[in-house]
Amino acid sequence: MPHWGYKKDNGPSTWAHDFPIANGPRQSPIDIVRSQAVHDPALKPLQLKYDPSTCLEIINNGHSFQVSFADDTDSSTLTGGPISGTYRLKQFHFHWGATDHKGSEHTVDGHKHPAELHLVHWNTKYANFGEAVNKPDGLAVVGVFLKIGHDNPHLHKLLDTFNGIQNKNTQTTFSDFNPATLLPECLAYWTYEGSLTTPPLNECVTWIVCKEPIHVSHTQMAKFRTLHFSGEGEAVCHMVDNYRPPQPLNGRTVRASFK
Ligand SMILES: COc1ccc(C[C@H]2SC(=O)NC2=O)c(OC)c1
Ligand SMILES: [Zn+2]
Repeated sequence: MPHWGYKKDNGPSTWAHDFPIANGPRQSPIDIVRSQAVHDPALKPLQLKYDPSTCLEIINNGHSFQVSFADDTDSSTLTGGPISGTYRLKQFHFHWGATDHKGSEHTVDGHKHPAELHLVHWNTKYANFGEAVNKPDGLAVVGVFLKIGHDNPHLHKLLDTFNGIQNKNTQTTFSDFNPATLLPECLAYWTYEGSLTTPPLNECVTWIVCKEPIHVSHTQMAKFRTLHFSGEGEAVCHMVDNYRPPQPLNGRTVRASFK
C-alpha cells in the first residue's frame, strides 16, 4: 500500500484502508448548502490577532506548502467566533486544483473554488498541538476560498519562495509574514464540527469557513501548480488536485454567523 496521497492508487477513496475514521461521523470537508445553514445570533465575531514575527519557515511537505509559526506564546491567536478560550496559530497551507475550476475542499451549493486556504489553530487548554489533535475540540481551522480575479499582492511573498521548495521535503526560512493579509474584508462565516482533511483524519476540528473569498490571479494559481508532490531525483509529479472531496454530513448542522 503506497503512502497516502491524491493519486488513483493512494488518494481519498483509499484512505479508509489505513485510516478507518475516514468513514467516521464527523468527517471534512463538506458541501455547505446555504439554504440549510442555520443563522445563530449567539455566534460571536472572529478575533484573529497575528504577530508576523512568529512566522518561522515555508515547507513543501509533499502534500501542500505550509507556513509554520512559533506557537510557544499567545502572540498569534484565534478567539471569539464559535469557540471558547484561546487557540494558537500553528500553520497555514492551501489546497488547489489542476485547473481554475476545482481545488477547494469545502464546496458551497456544490460550487468548487480554485483553491482554499486553511489557517490551523490549536486549543491552548491542551499542552501542545500533538495533544490537541486527539481531542474533539482540539483544533480550529479557518478556511478561506480563493477566487480568480486580480493579482493578490499579499501572495507574492509566498510565491517568490517556490523555486526553493519545488520538491517534497524542502523548506526555506520565511519570516515577517502577516497571515491577516490573506483574510477577506468581511469575516462572516459558516461553522460546523469536523475533522482533519488528510490522514490521520482525526475528528478534532471546529471548522470556520469564511463566506467571502479572497482573490488570486490566474497567473498566481499557475505558480501554485509548479510545485511538486515528488522529491528531487524522482519522476516529476506536479502538486495539483491536493483536495479531499466533500464527505457525508451525517445530520450535522452548519451554523451561519450571518443572515
Ligand atoms: C497530525 O496532524 C495533522 C495532520 C495533517 C494536517 C493537515 C490537514 S488538516 C487540514 O485542515 N488540512 C490538511 O491538509 C493537520 O492540520 C491541522 C494536522
Ligand atoms: Zn487543509
